Amino acid sequence: MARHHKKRSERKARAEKPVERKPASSYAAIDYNNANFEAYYKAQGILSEAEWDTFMTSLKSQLPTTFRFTGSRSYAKHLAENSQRKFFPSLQNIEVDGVKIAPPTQIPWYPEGLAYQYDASRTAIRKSPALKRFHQFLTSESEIGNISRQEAVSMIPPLLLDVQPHHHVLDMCAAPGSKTAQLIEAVDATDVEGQLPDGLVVANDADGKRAYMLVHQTKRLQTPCLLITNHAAQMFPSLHDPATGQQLKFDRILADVPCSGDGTMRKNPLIWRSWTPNEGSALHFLQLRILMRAIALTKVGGKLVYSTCSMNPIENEAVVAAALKRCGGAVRLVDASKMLPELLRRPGVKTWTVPSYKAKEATFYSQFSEVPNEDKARITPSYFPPTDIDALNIERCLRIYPHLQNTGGFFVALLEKVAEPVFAEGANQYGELPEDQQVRRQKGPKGPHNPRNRRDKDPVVDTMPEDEGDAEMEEATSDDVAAAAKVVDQAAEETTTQKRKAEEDVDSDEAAPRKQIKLDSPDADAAESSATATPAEPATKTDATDGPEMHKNRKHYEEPFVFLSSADGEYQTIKDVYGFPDSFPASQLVVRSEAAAHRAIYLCSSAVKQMLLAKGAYRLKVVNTGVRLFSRIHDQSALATCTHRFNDDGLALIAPMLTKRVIQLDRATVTALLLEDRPLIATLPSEKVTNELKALAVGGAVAKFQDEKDPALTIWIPLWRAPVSVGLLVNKKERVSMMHRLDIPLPVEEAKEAPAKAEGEVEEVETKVVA
Ligand SMILES: C[S@@+](CC[C@H](N)C(=O)[O-])C[C@H]1O[C@@H](n2cnc3c(N)ncnc32)[C@H](O)[C@@H]1O
Repeated sequence: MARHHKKRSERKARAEKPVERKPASSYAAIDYNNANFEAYYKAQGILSEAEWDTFMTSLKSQLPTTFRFTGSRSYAKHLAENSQRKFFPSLQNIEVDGVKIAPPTQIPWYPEGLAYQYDASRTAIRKSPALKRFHQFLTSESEIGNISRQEAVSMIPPLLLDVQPHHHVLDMCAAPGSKTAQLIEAVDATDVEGQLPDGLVVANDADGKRAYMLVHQTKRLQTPCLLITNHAAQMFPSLHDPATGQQLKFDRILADVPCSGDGTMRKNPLIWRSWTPNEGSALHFLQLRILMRAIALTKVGGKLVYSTCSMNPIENEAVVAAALKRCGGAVRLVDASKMLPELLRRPGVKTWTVPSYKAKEATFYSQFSEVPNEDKARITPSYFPPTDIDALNIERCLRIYPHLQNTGGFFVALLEKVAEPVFAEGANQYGELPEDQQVRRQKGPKGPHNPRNRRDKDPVVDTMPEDEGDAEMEEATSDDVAAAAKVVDQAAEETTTQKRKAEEDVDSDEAAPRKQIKLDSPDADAAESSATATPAEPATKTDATDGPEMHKNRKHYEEPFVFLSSADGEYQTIKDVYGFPDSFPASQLVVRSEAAAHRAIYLCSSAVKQMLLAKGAYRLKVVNTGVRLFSRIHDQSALATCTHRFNDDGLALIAPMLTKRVIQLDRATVTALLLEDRPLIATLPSEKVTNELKALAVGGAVAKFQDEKDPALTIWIPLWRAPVSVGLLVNKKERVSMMHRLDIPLPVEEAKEAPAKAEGEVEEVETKVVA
């Protein structure tokens, strides 16, 4: 027993000990040479001889830190101005060990000057108090979602998609979610108090763990428009409107596909050691299937982006060209030359060669007829530039190279769907003819050149000199490369007959494209809906028809999502106690269990609701949706008032509609509540607030603070009115952020460096009942 205790205490001590970082020198210790890489890209002619050396030097240098201000437009601007005023003056003339550290500079092409770049090593941050303070500010604001630390190039795809608040958007390969966050911000951009956002962002990822990571990453954005799913993107299910039978398609789709990631070498330097041309080649087939599925799910007139963080034409132009060819004019590349004009880019390439899979042999094929039989199992005609490539406007693709603007490498293609594609006779749902299909398991060569063999044995470890806190916000890291390797397996598996059959079953209504087009025709809609239509009005719990479609698949994930009836007893109490208007869309409230007592109540947008109640929704593997509005109260003394209190997550959305239990705070009182955990009601600086609180029954309430000098600065905070004291129901990070915003000096202990949190570790909201 004693031994057991000792072990436990040792474990505890170990857990409390700060995680030791790899020394900064580990970045320098990497060998930044890979003869295969240089030979391959020189052979592809992606850059002129004249700029080759500059390109290579840049690729071997450390990537600067980049971040952007997030949230609704006025809020983001407010925070950006506040930070510039507070921090930037102290960052102007910093010198560490004789090296000048430049202050943060705006990323020139990012709209409204809301994105920045700065280049300070970890040593510099450690040694300079001003840099350290700024870095702490970045970390804490990132954790609560006011700032996103994101690679500059990763910000490009959502910007090109031009997402509007009414759009329905699908992010097919979304984890860890940096681009999803931008898409949510664009959809949830309604900056009008009391107006609920109505759009949809479906964030999907094939990797279950990474899909759950999306929940954590997006929680800070507090949106009712998000639905997180877990599907292989190439098999994302088709859903139909139960009333009309029409397929639900998306206005915008992002296919930021798994890739070899060689554009991220500055951030993930171990790729220098592992890179082979096979990695990109092995992913082409899957990438093309994902893009073809994206096209199928886009509305006519809608747009989609195909992007990778790779520079390899086989993962990029070859995929786009093959998709364009299969769609025969129904999809076109958009001329993005006038978009983000200050972004330096190079056009898509029109020629490339395809490497043999044979290890150690630098054999390149320039056309499919040269491919020997043993490589035909893995190399299909789509790997090669089509003979009529000039007709495809491939130059409209954007290639971003590290040396152009001190970024990572990236590839983006903006596409528009102008009609439903009609595939060639005999093609499958991806537009593949038999010769386009890989014919057997991709075993690849023996040895470490093959990512299938290397996976897990040689995991790419992120040794970048970044904070642990940063790692979770960074996209496409080593995990992505590992995930990509995993996907090679998946791509290989898909070639088996059984898997192919499964794919066709998933979308039996789209097994043949001609059939799909028929289904989309008005006649087919009528036939389909008359046969299978279910009531358009959402199922509600008390109606006892709570979304049969969305429950068939419930074994997959969370507890079932059940839409509340407006007659629900608990909702009626909440409505009366807090004074909700009759116009409040109670039918968009959802709970996660069929029990009569709701632990938490969430709000989702009408578009999310439409997806969840669509015909075929039982196929959706839903990981998460909605924003939490109310949490159940456990304090007996408060239960007489109401069963639920407000949650901070979704409060700002609905607070402007409330007519009861809202307390307007002045600056002195909000300061007192932020500085002191639970002051006595009788000791608050404002007599008016004291009297209003005394008049309230014990329980949840809402505090509103509007700055007289700056009316754009309105803060809503959930409040707990206890018998004699009062407290804010927010966690420490949010409290500190509010103090930053309101220019309230932090108490000494708050200002001390907080240890970076491990991934997934979220601070619990303080819900202690106060005496
Ligand atoms: C390049 S990362 C995406 C980065 C992400 N868009 C972002 O901005 O944070 C590729 C992602 O694709 C996922 N993935 C791999 N194969 C997939 C597939 N067949 N379908 C959907 N997602 C897949 C991986 O788990 C990985 O999270």
